[in-house]
Amino acid sequence: MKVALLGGSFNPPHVGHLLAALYVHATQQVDEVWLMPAYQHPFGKALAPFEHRVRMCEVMCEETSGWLKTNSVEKVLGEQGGSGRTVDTLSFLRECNPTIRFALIIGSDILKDLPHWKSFDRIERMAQVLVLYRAGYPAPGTLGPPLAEVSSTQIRDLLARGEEPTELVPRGVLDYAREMGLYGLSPPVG
Ligand SMILES: Nc1ncnc2c1ncn2[C@@H]1O[C@H](COP(=O)(O)OP(=O)(O)OP(=O)(O)O)[C@@H](O)[C@H]1O
Ligand SMILES: O=C(O)c1ccc[n+]([C@@H]2O[C@H](COP(=O)([O-])O)[C@@H](O)[C@H]2O)c1
Repeated sequence: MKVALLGGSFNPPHVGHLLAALYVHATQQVDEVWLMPAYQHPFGKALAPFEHRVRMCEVMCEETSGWLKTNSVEKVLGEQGGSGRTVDTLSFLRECNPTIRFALIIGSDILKDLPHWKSFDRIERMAQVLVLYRAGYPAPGTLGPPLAEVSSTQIRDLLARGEEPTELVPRGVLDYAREMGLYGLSPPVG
């Protein structure tokens, strides 16, 4: 079995993540895609509570026939003192799942950060790295057409202005965020 990992903040998950996962599942030799929410971001990005981001990812996975899954491994490693580095997550996943071959999905916006990642060369030895063309971030060697121009930052900004990004976030995810009062949303009354 081959699994493509899509690590991220997912703060919140959006249609760009969903389309990225779908694109890889539809065009690459990949049986499953696993969303891997960061427990602590290696670069210290502020994040909504882990359990809420996991739940929103799980809700987004319900949009598929079962090939998209959410994996909480970064919490396990974070609680053992890990710093959320992908090379450590990947090594651990390979140890726990010796029969699975892993690929790693990243959007082309990440390319500029790779020199600051821990041991990216080791990641490349352990997994096929699939760099998707994120709209607005053209780069040589990316896979496929530009994907959705949407980001979690844009969604948080819209929500902060009182606008509901119904076209950018799966319906179930937005409902969950509203119910939990995340990102300044008001829970339904009654
Ligand atoms: N619209 C998109 N198209 C292609 N790849 C994407 C898209 N949105 C996110 N990704 C990729 O998904 C992974 C996780 O992204 P992340 O959860 O940080 O979302 P984000 O929208 O970039 O968040 P933020 O705006 O908070 O930085 C990264 O590899 C990122 O490049
Ligand atoms: O391994 C690293 O050094 C490293 C540094 C920065 C980010 N990452 C991972 O890259 C993924 C996407 O991060 P981001 O910033 O787009 O949310 C997420 O899984 C992070 O844990 C990994």
